[in-house]
Amino acid sequence: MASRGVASYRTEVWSDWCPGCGDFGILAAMQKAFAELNLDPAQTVVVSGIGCSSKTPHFINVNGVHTIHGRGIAFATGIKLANPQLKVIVNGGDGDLLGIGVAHFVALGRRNLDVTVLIHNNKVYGLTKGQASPTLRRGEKVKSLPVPNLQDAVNPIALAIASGYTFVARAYSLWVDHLKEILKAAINHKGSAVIDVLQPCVTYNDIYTAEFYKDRLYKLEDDPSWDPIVRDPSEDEEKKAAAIKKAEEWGTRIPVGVFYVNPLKDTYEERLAQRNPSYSIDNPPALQPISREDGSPIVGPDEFRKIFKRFIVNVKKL
Ligand SMILES: Cc1ncc(C[n+]2csc(CCOP(=O)(O)OP(=O)(O)O)c2C)c(N)n1
Ligand code: SF4
Ligand SMILES: [Mg+2]
Repeated sequence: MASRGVASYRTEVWSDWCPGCGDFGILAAMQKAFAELNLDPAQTVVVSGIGCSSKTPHFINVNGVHTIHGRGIAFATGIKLANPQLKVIVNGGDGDLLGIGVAHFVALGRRNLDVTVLIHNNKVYGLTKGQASPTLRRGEKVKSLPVPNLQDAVNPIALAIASGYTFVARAYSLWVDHLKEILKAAINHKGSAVIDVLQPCVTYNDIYTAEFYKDRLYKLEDDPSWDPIVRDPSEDEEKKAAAIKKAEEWGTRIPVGVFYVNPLKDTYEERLAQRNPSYSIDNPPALQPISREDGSPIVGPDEFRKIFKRFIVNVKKL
């Protein structure tokens, strides 16, 4: 398919987010990052689950799949494995990715598949009218809750590092250019990348507002001694520990920026290609023909029977 060019990364006229929603900033950062990276829209796929945040694929002019609640990463995994040459980006809410979809979130990190995940972290279930999400802290009462939250919050940065993600960052949806730069680095990173994006929900979250974040956020990169990059495997444990400790800071000062990067680990698709000679990153399953020019299938019934027989023999050996 011919490239439609970067000019097509424009906001569609229609979007049904509430005026002032932090999702707009995330969308703007994606549009700018895709354009600056000169991504081919035909080779880029934005995948989402369900939630206000998960409407993002409708508003950006690349390939998009709006899937089901908590399953964006599962679809993205299939897409990336079918064609590792695609750039695959997942958008999801904190409820979607860290509640119902948390098993897929952990699985992606364990695999280190080359996919970028953006968590729209507004600390509520926005689409379903403001219930507590897994990132709302114990004792907090946003306006839809009749009583304060009884559960402890999950820390997305600590969970991502423990799961095996090799690029872990936090950003703020209203700092569009800062998020854009982190997103560009995450997309260029080879391996599973996650950005926890703090995002005001102006309709249902009356605690984590733009006013709340205004004087608290600071950038990790402003501290010259902060170095999140693993340059030798022997540094890995220490860098992970430092990142998790930093991610616990949440009070009058809240850090944003890159917490941890390990460029040394191989990806799942590389491991798969090494083990299975029929799986090739250069000639992946999605690009292989399934029929001949006359329309007949490449694998006809006789060949299929032979393959199936071989499969059964191998299964019996297990
Ligand atoms: C399987 C399933 N369970 C529950 C729902 C209802 N539901 C839709 S969106 C949502 C939560 C949305 O919150 P979040 O993922 O944080 O996204 P946000 O709307 O805040 O961006 C829920 C529970 C659903 N659509 N499907
Ligand atoms: S409900 Fe909240 S998260 Fe959803 S569009 Fe409105 S402001 Fe954004
Ligand atoms: Mg949410």
